[in-house]
Amino acid sequence: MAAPGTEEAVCLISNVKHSPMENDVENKLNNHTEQQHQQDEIEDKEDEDVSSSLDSEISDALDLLDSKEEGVGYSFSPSSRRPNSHGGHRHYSSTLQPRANRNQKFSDRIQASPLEEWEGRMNVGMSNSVITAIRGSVRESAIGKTKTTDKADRATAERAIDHKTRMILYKMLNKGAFRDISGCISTGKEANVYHATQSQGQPLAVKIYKTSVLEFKDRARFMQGDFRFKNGYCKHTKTMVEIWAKKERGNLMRLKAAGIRCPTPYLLRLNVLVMEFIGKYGCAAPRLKDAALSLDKLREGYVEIIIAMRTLYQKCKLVHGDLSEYNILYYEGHLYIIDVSQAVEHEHPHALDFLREDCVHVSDFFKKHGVAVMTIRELFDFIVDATIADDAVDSYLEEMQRKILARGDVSVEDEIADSVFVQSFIPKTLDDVENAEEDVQRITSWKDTKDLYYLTITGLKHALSLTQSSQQKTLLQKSSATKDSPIISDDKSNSLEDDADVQSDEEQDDESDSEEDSSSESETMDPANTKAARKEARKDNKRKVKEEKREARKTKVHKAVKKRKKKLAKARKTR
Ligand SMILES: Nc1ncnc2c1ncn2[C@@H]1O[C@H](COP(=O)(O)OP(=O)(O)OP(=O)(O)O)[C@@H](O)[C@H]1O
Ligand SMILES: [Mg+2]
Repeated sequence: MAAPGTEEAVCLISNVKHSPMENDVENKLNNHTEQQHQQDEIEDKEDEDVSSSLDSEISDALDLLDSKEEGVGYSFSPSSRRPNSHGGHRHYSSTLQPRANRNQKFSDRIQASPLEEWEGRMNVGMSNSVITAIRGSVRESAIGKTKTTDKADRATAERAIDHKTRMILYKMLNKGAFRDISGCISTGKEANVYHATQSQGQPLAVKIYKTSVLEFKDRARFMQGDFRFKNGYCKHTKTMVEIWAKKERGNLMRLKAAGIRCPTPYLLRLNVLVMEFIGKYGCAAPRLKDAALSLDKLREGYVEIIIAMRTLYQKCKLVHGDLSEYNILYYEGHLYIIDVSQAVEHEHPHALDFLREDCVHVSDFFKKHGVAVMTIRELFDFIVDATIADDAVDSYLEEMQRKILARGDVSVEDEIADSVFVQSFIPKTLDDVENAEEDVQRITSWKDTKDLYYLTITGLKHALSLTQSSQQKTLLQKSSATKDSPIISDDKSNSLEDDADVQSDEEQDDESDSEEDSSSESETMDPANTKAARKEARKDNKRKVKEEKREARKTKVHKAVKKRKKKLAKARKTR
């Protein structure tokens, strides 16, 4: 039974065009989330029903068949009982019937039409493992081989098509969700994806999550900490898989609502997700990895995907968590994000780690193919910087492009800085900052703040650059009033980090040269600032000395040990 509201939700999503983000995206997102919650609740209930009892699934299917058979021989009413395998109408409580019999009865009934239908379709050229699995199962159960207690029945063909999944596929087929499944697109590590066709001929992608135990072992790290699973989640693999499929549907809806290119989800039943097929003439779009794009196309693709990553973070409040050339499809000149089942909310404790991994994978791919890319840190900052307005994204990227071209190949220092960044802890809120006071001191004295990774994500960078530019303005006003030369050069107002760079260079000069030699510095800096900087440099020096001493203490041999050694040496001599 299709979940009430599914069609409406899907209609709503499919109306969202791949246009640039509009202002009402947030509203749409909210509406979607609400709708999704309602729909989820309804489906939850239904899913619970189905998962708790395969019998109800079977009954549904039987009901469907019964209603189909109405015109053929006998009448059916909800209260009437179905003929059992011996024929004739019997009034019995289905719960009292032995399990094996019930299944066999069901199989006998369902076998009649669907098997013929499947066989018929296979004659027109269908041959794949799904069909084989379904056909095999139906045949076996029809001749009474299948028992519910049989391990083989519970096991999964290609680790995806287990008995329950087959039932779902039956149901979808009978309901007309698709006309046939005409091929396997992929047998991935967590799901198999099949090509299906709707009755009107439109192609569909059917993703069937594998229910095997081993594959989902590492899934927990994506679930733990996601508020959507705050009430806990069942570690039973099948339930996990169902949650996973549901998560993918929900995440795809969010992406769609925000205008990110991705498959539109159409229908979800337990571990089976029916969605838009990305591809043409039965051929799935190639993965970015296999697309063999020209350098120009790759450049376009890079910009497209990093904007999508930013939208995903800023609008959908999600981090993909497995974004790479393997989970991006190239179709009609654009990149489509797929496989979002593991995508996590911002709130997830590891969201930033996952985001950083995504940045590394995306950057590595494009860099390997000759695209001049941002550093990981720059890309990360671009994605998380909430202060960049939507209409300023293009100019931000143009500016970044100029910067990349100006610096040429990534320097060794940048590479080292990136690898340090990749391994560092990123505080997400100021509560997570370890030495807040020390950091504040560094920030207020305009020292090098490059290693303060949280400046952008917390919005501090922007706030500080505003404060600084207002300070500069007043200084400029003062200097023009006294008709002095400008105190701070124009390009210093660009960003806090640039300032920090300049400042730290000056500090280094300050340390290496004598104080009198800093005449060039005094030309470009306010004396008050210089004084503060020198004070800070001195403090820094003290800190360094202290640290060195601390290090030396670590390797220091204790007095008592020394004494003992001396004594021993003496004793050896006297012997
Ligand atoms: N909507 C779709 N339209 C066309 N092809 C699709 C669609 N969804 C998935 N595919 C194809 O199926 C493959 C696997 O899909 P997906 O990544 O979602 O599953 P997976 O189990 O994570 O697989 P993998 O382990 O290979 O990543 C994709 O690489 C892609 O080629
Ligand atoms: Mg994948």
